[in-house]
Amino acid sequence: MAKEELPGVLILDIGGTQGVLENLAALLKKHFHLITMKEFLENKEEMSKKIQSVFVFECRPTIDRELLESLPNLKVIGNSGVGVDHLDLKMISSFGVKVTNTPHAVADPTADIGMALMLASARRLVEGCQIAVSPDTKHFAVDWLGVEVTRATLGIIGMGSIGYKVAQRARAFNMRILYHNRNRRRKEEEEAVGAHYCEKMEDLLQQSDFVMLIVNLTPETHRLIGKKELSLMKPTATLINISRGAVIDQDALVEALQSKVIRAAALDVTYPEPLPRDHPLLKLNNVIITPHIGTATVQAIHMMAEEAIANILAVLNGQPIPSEVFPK
Ligand SMILES: O=CC(=O)O
Repeated sequence: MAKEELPGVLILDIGGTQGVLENLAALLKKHFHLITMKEFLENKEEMSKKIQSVFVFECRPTIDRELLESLPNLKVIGNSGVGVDHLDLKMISSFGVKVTNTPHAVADPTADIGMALMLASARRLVEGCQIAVSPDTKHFAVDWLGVEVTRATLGIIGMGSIGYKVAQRARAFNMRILYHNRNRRRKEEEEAVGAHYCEKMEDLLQQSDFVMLIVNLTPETHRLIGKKELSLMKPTATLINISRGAVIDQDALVEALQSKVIRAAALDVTYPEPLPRDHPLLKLNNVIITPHIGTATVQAIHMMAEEAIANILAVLNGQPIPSEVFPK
């Protein structure tokens, strides 16, 4: 089919390296007439009519009312990534536009990052790397001992598909697994990974050596972990966040880490991202921070794009939509 006859997809400016952009663009071009933001802005009148869908890469760009008003034929926003807290779902829905996400593609790589952060923080990997590259200092490993993940208790807050993948991995480390979730998992699912349900989050916080946050960011989970919750954790415990920064009260976390209310934190997400260079979290040696890389793998980028494309095509073809997200 000629490019002009394919449904138009607007790809927002996603930054990144040219190679990634080219790969994504090649995938999208198989199904769509791809219109970049630059092309759209240069020829708004003609392009705006063609655009039936917008492809959003992860949570970088947001979609505002002005953009929606300029796209009269828009039917769907295909978010590549699972979290949609950067999108105003109610406002988008008021334009009759659907939103979709990619829960399947993100689950394994994000669970891997959760495990990587837990292990790295437990064994003080970042400090170890820094010591290894500063050969003029004398260091003895006994001066900076880590803690073991094996047989420790892991508390998972948010047992969706990523949480469940974390539990599967943690089982291989003989971890005792607790979880807290809005809805309890089926008995067979709990048994398959040996996970115990904690109806009260407080119980999980008190018992866990590692607490991992894997909830969506919603008004209910905003600042879910604050001073009170941190004070319930063991002084030897580590907090890992692979959900969204705003799930934690960051000021309370800084205080808890400075005064050793908890042992350490390992964060793939913060607010803002990135943190300003003078942020107190960057000055603490009991924190490791990665720059929101839960899905930053060659495979995940590709799979997320394919999942997003399948969602968009389903909307445009009037077929059942694999992963639609609804405003609350
Ligand atoms: O943060 C990543 C995602 O929401 O998929």
